[in-house]
Amino acid sequence: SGTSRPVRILHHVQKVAQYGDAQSVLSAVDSYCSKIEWAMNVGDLKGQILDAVVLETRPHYVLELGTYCGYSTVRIARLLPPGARLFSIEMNPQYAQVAREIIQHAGLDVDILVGCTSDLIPQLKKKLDIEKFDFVFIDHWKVSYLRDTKLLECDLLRPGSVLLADNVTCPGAPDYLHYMRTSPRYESQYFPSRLEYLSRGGGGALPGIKLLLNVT
Ligand SMILES: COCc1ccccc1-c1cc(O)c2[nH]cnc(=O)c2c1
Ligand SMILES: [Mg+2]
Repeated sequence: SGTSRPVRILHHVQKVAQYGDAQSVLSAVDSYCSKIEWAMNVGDLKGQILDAVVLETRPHYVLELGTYCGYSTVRIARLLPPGARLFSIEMNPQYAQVAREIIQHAGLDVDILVGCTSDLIPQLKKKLDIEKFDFVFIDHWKVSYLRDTKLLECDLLRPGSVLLADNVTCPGAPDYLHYMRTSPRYESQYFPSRLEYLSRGGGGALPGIKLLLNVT
């Protein structure tokens, strides 16, 4: 197929979702990825956990590491009050472009920064006139979770800042999990869930990955 999976998701959203309606964009992505082809969006099950944490935190400045198609970006932005700012970092330019169009279709305003988190995080303070992030959603390369968290600790977090990370057990970020569970700087909470788009009937299989599900 000539198009990429993110582009196929974008085309589906543009075809079936109501312009300016964030919920219809989320539903379009979820139905496509549960019925047609799996994709690594946080999905609706884990998305409900994300929603609850955002609503409880009521953040003004939000950072997302790993935009992909912008599904979780839309999920977060739709719950923020006017005036709040959401920045999302994506290193793959094709993903970033798809995300911009999906976020635009949802009628939301987000700053997508294209580049590697380890390069961009140290520049954020200078680049954006913001003090600290109130909420960070971590959903990019599992091997980068801990390194990037330590970069954030330099001067972008404050007492009470909330970090929420996807996939800490599947595929897994064991060094990050251990650090958050043992560091005196953090109170950690684990939300057991299931990998996105698995509890479905028919539909395509995971992208060439034989998955041994350790459902907790
Ligand atoms: C490309 O692997 C896809 C896959 C295959 C099997 C199990 C998990 C995942 C997976 C699930 C996710 O939510 C993810 N979120 C962000 N960056 C990821 O690389 C990622 C990977
Ligand atoms: Mg994920």
